[in-house]
Amino acid sequence: MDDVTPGPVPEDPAGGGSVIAVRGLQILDGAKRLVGPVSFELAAGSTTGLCGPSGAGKSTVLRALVDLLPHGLRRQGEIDVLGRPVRYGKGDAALRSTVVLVPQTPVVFGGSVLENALFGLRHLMRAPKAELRDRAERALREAGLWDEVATRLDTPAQTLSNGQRQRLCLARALALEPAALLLDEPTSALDERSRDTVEESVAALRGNRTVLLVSHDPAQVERLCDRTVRIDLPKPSEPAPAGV
Ligand SMILES: Nc1ncnc2c1ncn2[C@@H]1O[C@H](COP(=O)(O)OP(=O)(O)OP(=O)(O)O)[C@@H](O)[C@H]1O
Repeated sequence: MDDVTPGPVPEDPAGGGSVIAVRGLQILDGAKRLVGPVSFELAAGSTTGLCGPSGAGKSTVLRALVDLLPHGLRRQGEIDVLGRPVRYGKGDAALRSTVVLVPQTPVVFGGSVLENALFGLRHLMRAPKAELRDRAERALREAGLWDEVATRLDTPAQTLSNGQRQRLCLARALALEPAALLLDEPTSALDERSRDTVEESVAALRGNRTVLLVSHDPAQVERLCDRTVRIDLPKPSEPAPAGV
């Protein structure tokens, strides 16, 4: 596993396409720098661990990538997705299904397992009705949940265990066929057994999906990731960035 410290975006050694390139990303609260600067690149099909001390900004970086920064915070720096600069804050609808965040706490809606798996497809992509069921099944299989829910697709998703809910959220994201999947501490709220099943699902994505995984657990990053990007707390002595 390679360690990558923040700095200039490195060349992709495999020569494959870059799915996300982040250059000099900083998150600011007024003149105060909360996060960064951080630079990294996600090569197609890679699984990258995003690590660093509590408060360094791992979750905020993920939220910045999907244009969901908390109100009042702003970004500086450049982010390219699939080779083109993202126009953040401009309601880039395509971004919602291209880079997809699975939050730390699974968000399960009131409907059935199937409705939950289909939520993004229905609302973000308006996929043709005839395709929906097949795409949901594919995604549930890819998330490692199909065998457990195949006979209960119409039952309320709220009846699933925590580990199953996390994999359902993974399936909902995978159904969109995203270019990049951002996973924020996907196992932090789970017991050991559920953690193992979620880890198996994430491990199965390796090589097929481009994944950025935030984790506190170095052993988990070692198990699941090809490389690591580390971010550190901004130094208090650093001058405020230019332009603020
Ligand atoms: N809405 C907000 N307003 C002001 N500051 C915020 C806001 N959200 C996050 N921050 C600050 O941004 C910094 C990064 O927070 P973030 O939650 O991204 O860190 P983290 O590395 O994910 O931490 P942890 O590992 O504890 O989850 C912290 O200093 C946090 O207090």
